[in-house]
Amino acid sequence: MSTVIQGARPYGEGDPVDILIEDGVITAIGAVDVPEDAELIDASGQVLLPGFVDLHTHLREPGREDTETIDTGSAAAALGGYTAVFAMANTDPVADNAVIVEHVWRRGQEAGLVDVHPVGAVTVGLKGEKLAELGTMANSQARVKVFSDDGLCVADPLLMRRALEYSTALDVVIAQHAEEPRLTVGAQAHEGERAARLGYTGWPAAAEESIVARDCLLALHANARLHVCHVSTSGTADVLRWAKDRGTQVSAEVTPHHLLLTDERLATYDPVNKVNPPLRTESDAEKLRTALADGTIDCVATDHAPHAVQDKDTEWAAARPGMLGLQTALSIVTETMVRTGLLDWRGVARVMSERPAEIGNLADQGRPIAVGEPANLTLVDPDAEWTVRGAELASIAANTPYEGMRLPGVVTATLLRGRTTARDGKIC
Ligand SMILES: NC(=O)N[C@@H](CC(=O)O)C(=O)O
Ligand SMILES: [Zn+2]
Ligand SMILES: [Zn+2]
Repeated sequence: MSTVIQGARPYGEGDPVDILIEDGVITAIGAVDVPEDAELIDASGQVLLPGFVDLHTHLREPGREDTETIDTGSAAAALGGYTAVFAMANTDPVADNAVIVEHVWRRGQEAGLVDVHPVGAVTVGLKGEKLAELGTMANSQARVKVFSDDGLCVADPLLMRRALEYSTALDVVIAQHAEEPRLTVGAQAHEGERAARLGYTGWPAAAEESIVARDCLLALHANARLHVCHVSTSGTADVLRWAKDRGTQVSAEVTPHHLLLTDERLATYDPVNKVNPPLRTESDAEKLRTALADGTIDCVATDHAPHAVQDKDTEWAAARPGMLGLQTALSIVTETMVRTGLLDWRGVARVMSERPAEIGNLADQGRPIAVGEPANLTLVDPDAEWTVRGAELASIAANTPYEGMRLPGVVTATLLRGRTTARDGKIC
């Protein structure tokens, strides 16, 4: 089985080249002799990138298959340019044991569109009381490499410390949803002028920053790896800089929505804009962009969070937090980071593929586009634009905050180990 990508520019650099892929591996780059039976992909004017890796996806299977399944979420991922995703543990039942994580891993392989790496829960049932069996999940067939109670914070400092200590022996990473629960009781929106005017209980920046600071210190003393989920405030970026300068093994992600959207959206009263952590201010979004560009924040993660209509299209206080992200991530990054000159395409490869693959410890993802490397690849048309329609996305749920927006950057093809999984907006 062979494929030739014709006339693409790897990382958007240099002259267009042809890329020959045989048996899942890149075997030639340059002027390529096209094998007779090869699948041809015309890529003139397009940028070739390593396949994207999402450290933070909610696929809702098991438990809420009415909003997303591993099949539909995998399709959304492939269409969004992803070749690997990490599926969060806050399912029903919770992914806090080997049976569930092996099930999720196997279902992902059966779907065959993207590698679905289950995230294991840090605590039993996400209850924050007792550590889950991290070692059993790490050594299971699912080879769990990331643990998180995402949706909830591991708020107990002793439990968090123990989890970090165990993680060093297993060579895994603890990903924290940083939210001091006592500071966010009843919180509905970013604590500030806009929430105050609408009478929403505020979610203060310090609820995130205090946990990130605490966890950085715990990780430093335990010599453990910490990953901070969905960084949303300018102050968190400052804490991360401080911790990294002191040698803390901390990495962090920012979501596309926190790069683009702000609490100005509250004025719409539309709960499609409700998310945890909440949309912050313009100056927060601006700081997150520069922090992503300078490496203080390592990568982009979608926090793709599908929700049913009845859970989302209701009054603000009753609506669940979260928004779709897999199929719009590249476009939002193009809009906020590439069009603004903050990142070139090499930088996009770093924040959407290479760094997340390193953090998630995936040996075959985020690799250089070079002969002998696995063909996990994404083709992007940097000049094309598209209009987002929630109903047309591959997810079962349709809760996109970008409805009707015209966005730059179109994923034209995704290849997983040499096999085309998505092409021209369709699953293969
Ligand atoms: N981000 C959200 O607002 N919601 C996530 C949970 C989470 O990421 O904290 C969800 O599972 O729906
Ligand atoms: Zn979270
Ligand atoms: Zn999440």
